[in-house]
Parts: sequence; C-alpha cells; structure tokens
Amino acid sequence: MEINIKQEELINLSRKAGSAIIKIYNDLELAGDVDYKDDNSPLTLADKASHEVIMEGLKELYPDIPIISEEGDQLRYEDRKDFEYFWLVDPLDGTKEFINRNGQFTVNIALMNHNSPVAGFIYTPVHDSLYVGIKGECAYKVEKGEKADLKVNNSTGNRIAVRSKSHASPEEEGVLEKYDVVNDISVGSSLKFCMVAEGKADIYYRHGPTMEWDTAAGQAVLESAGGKVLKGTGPEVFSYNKENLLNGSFLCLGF
Ligand SMILES: Nc1ncnc2c1ncn2[C@@H]1O[C@H](COP(=O)(O)O)[C@@H](OP(=O)(O)O)[C@H]1O
Ligand SMILES: [Mg+2]
Repeated sequence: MEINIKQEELINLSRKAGSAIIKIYNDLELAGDVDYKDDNSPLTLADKASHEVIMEGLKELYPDIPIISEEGDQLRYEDRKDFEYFWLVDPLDGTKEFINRNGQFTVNIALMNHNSPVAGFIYTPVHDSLYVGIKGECAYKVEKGEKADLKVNNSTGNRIAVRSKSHASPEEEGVLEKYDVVNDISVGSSLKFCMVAEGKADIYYRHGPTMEWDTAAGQAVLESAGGKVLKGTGPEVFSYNKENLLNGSFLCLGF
C-alpha cells in the first residue's frame, strides 16, 4: 500500500497543535498546572490539548491509519507489531522546557512504515519554525514565511555536538571525544535532530532513555536531509515498533 502524504494538511495540523500549546503557554495559570505521571515525568494541560488536536486531525485525514501518541492509550505489542503504516506522535516534546519557559519544545508527528520513519513534521510553537522531512522526496524548514532546504553539514572535523538540556549523561562524553567535537550546545526536545539536519550541529549522541515518539519525526527529518540515526554507536540503523517503546542509546550524524 502506498500512502499519499498530505503535506499541506499535516503542516496545518502541526501548527494547529502548536497554537493549542501556545494558548496555554501564554496563560501563566494554565501553564503552571502540572501533573506527574507514574514515572514521575511531567504532564501539562498543553500536552493534553495538543494530543486532542492531533488525534482529531489525523483521524479525519487518515481514518484507517492507527496512531500511537505519548498521551494516548498504549496499544499492546500483539496488536501493533504487524502495523504496515502508523503515526507515532509526541504532542509536546520537551515538557520540562515548556515548564522552564525556554521555548525549546516541539510538536512531533511521524509517519512510520513497519519499523522505520518515512515522514516527519516538527513544529516549534514559540519560534514558529517548522521542519519537514519526507524520505526520498524532500527536507525543508519554514520560518517566518521563508522556506529553505535542509542539508547536513558533512563536516570533516572541528565538530559541534548537541546534547539534551535536561537529560544529558556523562557517558556521552566518551563517544563525542572520538568524533573531534570542539563545542557542545544544550538544547531541549527534538530540536537537536533539526539542528543536525540544518547543519547547525554535526552530531547528537544520546545515552539516556527516550521513547520512540521522541525520536521518530526527528529521524525522518534528519535522514531526509542526508544524515543518519544509528542504534547505540552504530552501524545498525535505529528502528521502531519494538516490544518496549523505550529507546536505547543512539547516535545522529550529519556527516
Ligand atoms: N527516564 C526516562 N525514561 C524515558 N524517557 C525519558 C526519560 N527521561 C527523559 N525521557 C524522554 O526524553 C524526552 C526529552 O528529551 P530531551 O531531554 O532531549 O529534551 C522526554 O520527552 P517529553 O518531554 O515529551 O516527555 C522523555 O520522553
Ligand atoms: Mg517527548
């Protein structure tokens, strides 16, 4: 089965989810209403609002494609393991950054084919930047109405790394040392994948845990821009719809 990727509609949906987030972000009382999930990770009204918008929009655009969202009902492995296509959604990635009010949070929508992302839409509501990657077709960014192609840096040395702002781990340093990294920048959310995709950084190694919805759209954008996302430190490509949706370590390269 071939899927028609309705770019314009999916972009509009990402922006609509972003608007729902911004409405809450700009209301200090609503933005401060934070719950904690069983694993102690934070959940805001904005995560829930964005989830509702995306679920409704995807169901309308693609009634037959199942959706796995961070804030949705979690499907049993038995029921999802044979999905040919599915959506993998993080309605608000970087919830800690939302709470810390630094703008570094994103809406993430990925279309998956079996175990790989094939399209990714990432939107940062505060900066109004949108990143799109469709494998084998295009990779671009739209910011302040300007559209620009995304292309990795292909650097040969003096590299810049991006690392998590809230969840970096010391084990990452050993790996970065091997890649001639001269500087590292701390950034929240899937924006790290986007920075490698646009050549503002060269490498992102993540040692600590993430979930599949944190990385799927980012991987689609980065791979479409010419980069790689590898399992552990490579060489295998990072894959999805595992029995446990918890990710192990991974390495993103823009060269
Ligand atoms: N102990 C843990 N287990 C699973 N995922 C974790 C985790 N600590 C952080 N994460 C994931 O890391 C994401 C944030 O990434 P980063 O640190 O790069 O900004 C979080 O996304 P959410 O903010 O959507 O919950 C969360 O899913
Ligand atoms: Mg997330």
